[in-house]
Amino acid sequence: MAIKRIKNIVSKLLSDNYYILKKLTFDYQLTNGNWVTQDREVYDRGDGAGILLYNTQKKTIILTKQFRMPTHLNDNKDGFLVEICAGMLDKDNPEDCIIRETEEEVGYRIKDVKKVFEAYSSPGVLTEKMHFFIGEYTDDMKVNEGGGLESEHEDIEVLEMPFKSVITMLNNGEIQDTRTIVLLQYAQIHKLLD
Ligand SMILES: Nc1nc2c(ncn2[C@@H]2O[C@H](COP(=O)(O)OP(=O)(O)O[C@H]3O[C@H](CO)[C@@H](O)[C@H](O)[C@@H]3O)[C@@H](O)[C@H]2O)c(=O)[nH]1
Ligand SMILES: [Mg+2]
Repeated sequence: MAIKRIKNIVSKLLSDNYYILKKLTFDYQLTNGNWVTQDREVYDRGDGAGILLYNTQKKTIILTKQFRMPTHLNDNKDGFLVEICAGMLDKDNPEDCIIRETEEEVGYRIKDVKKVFEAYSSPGVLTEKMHFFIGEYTDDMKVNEGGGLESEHEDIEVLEMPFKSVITMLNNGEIQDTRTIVLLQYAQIHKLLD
């Protein structure tokens, strides 16, 4: 059995304004055997799901472009980011979530998705685990223009682009969202659009 290296965990709520920010104070045993007390702030917004939507006939993929305030505060001048279609689980299972988000954000009603991996988004600060999918789309699956939920003031531009052009953007450093980079590289490694 693994030896427990944390004890005396105390959780203090710092904010529950929209999502939940806590400060965790706990005793941690260092590798050298000594115990120290550590503080870590942890932000809990639930888990998420994202998908790379690809069309094997047209050799295109669908991405989104939207304003992301945190990036605007850190180097991204206009604040707009090109990303995969993604959303928060909102109590759905990951598969239902990503099928719902695909219809809301980019306007395609897809049925078959394939889970390729799950991973922690930012393990030093977020509890969030992200569920990654790929899914094929065709033109006849289009049911609306996408754009996101008006009730939440989502304002999502839908980009359908040749896979090759997106890879050029990736190589030029124009794709700056980790989840998007990971799935584009998955598509390259597994030759989804060769
Ligand atoms: N009022 C308010 N609304 C918020 C806040 N944060 C988010 N929202 C609303 O909640 C919506 C969340 O939309 P989703 O599509 O479900 O999530 P997402 O923002 O695209 O999140 C995806 O990407 C994130 C990474 O940037 C992931 O963290 C997340 O898991 C998911 O994959 C936003 O459009 C916005 O309307 C907030 O602090 N206040
Ligand atoms: Mg989203």
